[in-house]
Amino acid sequence: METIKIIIAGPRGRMGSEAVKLVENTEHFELIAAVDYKHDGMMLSDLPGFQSIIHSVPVFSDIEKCLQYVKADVLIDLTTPEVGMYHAKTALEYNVRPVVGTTGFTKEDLEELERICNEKELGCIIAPNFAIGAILMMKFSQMAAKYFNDVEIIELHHDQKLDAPSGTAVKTAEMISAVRERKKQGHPNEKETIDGARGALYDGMHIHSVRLPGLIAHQQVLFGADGQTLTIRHDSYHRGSFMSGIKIAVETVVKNNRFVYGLENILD
Ligand SMILES: NC(=O)C1=CN([C@@H]2O[C@H](COP(=O)(O)OP(=O)(O)OC[C@H]3O[C@@H](n4cnc5c(N)ncnc54)[C@H](O)[C@@H]3O)[C@@H](O)[C@H]2O)C=CC1
Ligand SMILES: O=C(O)C1=N[C@H](C(=O)O)C[C@H](O)C1
Repeated sequence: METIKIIIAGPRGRMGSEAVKLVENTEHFELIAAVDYKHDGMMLSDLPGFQSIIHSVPVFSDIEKCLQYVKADVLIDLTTPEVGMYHAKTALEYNVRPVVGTTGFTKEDLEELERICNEKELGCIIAPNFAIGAILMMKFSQMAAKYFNDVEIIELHHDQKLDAPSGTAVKTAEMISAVRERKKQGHPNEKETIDGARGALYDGMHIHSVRLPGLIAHQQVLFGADGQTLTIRHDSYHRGSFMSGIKIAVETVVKNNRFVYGLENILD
């Protein structure tokens, strides 16, 4: 297998630091640079937590400078939505394929990236969740939604998460919405006595976001019908759960010339 040359943006983050380990430990992956808003000009092995990495690489604060300096195949972005969007667009400009785990992109952001990918005929994968179990949870929920059109999504995350609802909850709602018979749920006259009590509303479905220390990433999708409920739940207990999905995405994006939103679209 040919070596895939990779840049990681956000290497010091909770996800980015796991991704550095993944790349280091995968024979046909090679980390060639890191993008961090701090530490420009340093080597990754000079930063706390990275002293033991085998192959040290330069750190850049500016993605464009990084892309001019190194010849990469893939950019893995695990940062914040605004930064991730800028990184993905800049990578595509330099013919580098983005694998983006960052969540919080708008519909317009996704449309813009798709348009650039089509123009450039370059692959790009945006994956709101890299955990295979979470992908199955979304697919099972989509299957269930054909038979149950009353559904509520509860996502639960650590309290350092910036975006709400989670990217996974939004993707789940979109997938359900594609097959679910249109319905505005709950009593037609229901009224919130405290704002937000019924959660966010997506196409008639409610999404509830829980943030607590101790949690990592969890979601349950609850379906209800006469005399029965069905609960589909996924739990990520540590961030290693996302790494096999990142590996698949990197291996796939180098062979792809299209825009992909959601890992379910590349898994057999
Ligand atoms: N797709 C998936 O399976 C998963 C996605 N995520 C998403 O990944 C993103 C990162 O999550 P965490 O690692 O938990 O967050 P984090 O806050 O631990 O890490 C974000 C990192 O981005 C870096 N950063 C910020 N601005 C930057 C810039 N201009 N250039 C380079 N780096 C910059 C920060 O220094 C920080 O280290 C979030 O959007 C989160 O929702 C998180 C877990 C799984
Ligand atoms: O921020 C996180 O932690 C996670 N973010 C992603 C999301 O928004 O769905 C994926 C996973 O839930 C963890």
